[in-house]
Amino acid sequence: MTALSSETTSGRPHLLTVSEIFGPTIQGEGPAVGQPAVFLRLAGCHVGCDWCDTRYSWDYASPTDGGVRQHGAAELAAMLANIGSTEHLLVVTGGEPLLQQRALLNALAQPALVGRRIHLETSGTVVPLSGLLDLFDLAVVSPKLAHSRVPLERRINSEALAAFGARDYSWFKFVVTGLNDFEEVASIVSEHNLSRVMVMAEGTTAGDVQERSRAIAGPAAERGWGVSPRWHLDLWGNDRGH
Ligand SMILES: Nc1nc2[nH]cc(C(=O)O)c2c(=O)[nH]1
Ligand code: SF4
Ligand SMILES: [Mg+2]
Repeated sequence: MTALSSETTSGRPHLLTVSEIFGPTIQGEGPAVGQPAVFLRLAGCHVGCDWCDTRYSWDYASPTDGGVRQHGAAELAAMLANIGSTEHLLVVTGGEPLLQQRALLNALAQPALVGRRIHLETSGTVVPLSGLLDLFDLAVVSPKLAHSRVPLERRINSEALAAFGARDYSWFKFVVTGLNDFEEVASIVSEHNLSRVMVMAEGTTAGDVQERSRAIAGPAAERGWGVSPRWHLDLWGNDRGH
C-alpha cells in the first residue's frame, strides 16, 4: 500500500499527486447531488477503509490503478479551468485530499480558478488550514464507522471535525450498511455536536444502494438526518471517470 501523498513523503511538496481528473459529469452524492461538476481526485489516503470504493486512488498496487500524475499548481489550475465552465462545480475528492492541503490551497487560489464554486469531499481526519476552508462553498465530511475496520484513532479526529463543524457549509455524511449502524452515527453526532447530518448506503451497485436506502430513509428522516443517493451508480455504474 502506498498510503501517503507527496506532501508527507516527498521533497517536492509544491506538486500535487493526482489520481484522476474527470468531467463534465453530475455530482452523484451529498447535498449538491444533480449539479454539473468536474472532479479532481487527489491521490493518497492514510485511512484505508476495508470497503473503500476508490482504492485505486491510494493503493497503487490495486489492479485498477490507472497511474498517478504530479502537477504544479498553475498547470493543474489551468487543466481544471479548461474542463467545463464556471457553471460546473469543482469537486475536490480523493483519496484524502487534505493530505496535500498546502499544495491544494496553492492550486485552488490560482487566478485560473477565480469564480469557480469549489466543493470538498474529505474523511474529516486531517485538521484543515483555515485559509483552505475559506476557498470552499461546501464541504462533505465523512467520518468512518467501525465497519471500516480502521482503528478509532485513525478515523475520528475531534479537532478536524470541530474545524469543519464551525463552517456553516459543512455536511457530515456517514456511510452505513444499514439501521444497525445508526446508534454509532448518533453517538459520534452527539459527542462532536454535529449538525447537517446525512447517511449514505454502502454499496457499489445501484441495486444494493437502492435496497439499503429504502431500509434507512424513514428512520433517518425521523432523526433529522438526510439520505444521500449514489446517483452516478444509477447513471453510469461503477466505472471510473464519472
Ligand atoms: N459523479 C460522481 N459523484 C461523486 N460524488 C462523490 C464522488 C467521489 O468519488 O468522491 C463522486 C464520483 O466519483 N462521481
Ligand atoms: S477515507 Fe475515503 S478514500 Fe480513504 S480509504 Fe476510506 S473510503 Fe477510501
Ligand atoms: Mg467516493
